[in-house]
Amino acid sequence: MAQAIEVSDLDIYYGDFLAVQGVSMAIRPRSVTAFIGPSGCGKSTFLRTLNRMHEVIPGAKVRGTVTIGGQDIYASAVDPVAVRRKIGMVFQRPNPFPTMSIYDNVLAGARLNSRRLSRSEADTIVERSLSGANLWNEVKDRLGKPGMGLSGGQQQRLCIARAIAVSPEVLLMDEPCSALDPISTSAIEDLIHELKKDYTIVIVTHNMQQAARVSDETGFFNLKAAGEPGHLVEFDATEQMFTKPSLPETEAYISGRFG
Ligand SMILES: Nc1ncnc2c1ncn2[C@@H]1O[C@H](COP(=O)(O)OP(=O)(O)OP(=O)(O)O)[C@@H](O)[C@H]1O
Repeated sequence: MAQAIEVSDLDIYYGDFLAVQGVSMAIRPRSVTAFIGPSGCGKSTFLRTLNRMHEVIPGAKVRGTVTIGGQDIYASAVDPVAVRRKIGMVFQRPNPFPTMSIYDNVLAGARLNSRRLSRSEADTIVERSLSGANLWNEVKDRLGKPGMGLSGGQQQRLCIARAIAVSPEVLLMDEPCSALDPISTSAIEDLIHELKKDYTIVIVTHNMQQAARVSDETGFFNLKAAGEPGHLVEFDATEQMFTKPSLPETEAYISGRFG
């Protein structure tokens, strides 16, 4: 079930290096939120704190709170592995498991999460997830073939199918289209639009037109100066951000005057 995300005064560290400072925001369930900003301002770092992937890096830590569906995901009793399983993530480069078939790729996460699936349960999840990722018709006759045999755009949709196969509460996407051609990009953007009926989606993108096309809300991150931590400058409805942002700093970035 799609869940709301609340972030309160989050500081994000790599060892002693404060990479991102003081982020607070509220993300609505069943919406698409885009993060934009210049390279190095911490968009990807912040995204990875929303499913505790950040802590996979030795010495990495956060201060502040992140709640998903009202639950503090950093509470001491919470297992980070369980958080990562509930919150799907799609990366810049499609990363199907190279030795697995299309069918097994879709089920990879679902098999980790549940007791042994029966063949009919597995078939149902595979068809539902591939249909949800708009890939079913293209692959239904070759489910036993390797996932790596698909085109780049199809592989990325396969990775989205794998992410939604576990019925995640939130779907995080880190520049999911940056390795794709315009037609595949458009297919993924259409898919994001469809998926927000069921999921809370957060996407990092370098492409401001893409943020404007796919998102309901946009967060603009920036650095005060080189070596300073990144911070959230402005967070608002996407239409507002791209037509009448509140701050001159956002206006300058959106209109291409810097960044
Ligand atoms: N594994 C890491 N170890 C140490 N510092 C890191 C690590 N990953 C990122 N950083 C630093 O954290 C800061 C934010 O980086 P991040 O990649 O989150 O920015 P970004 O806005 O996503 O950039 P880009 O748009 O180029 O992907 C940068 O100063 C970066 O050098």
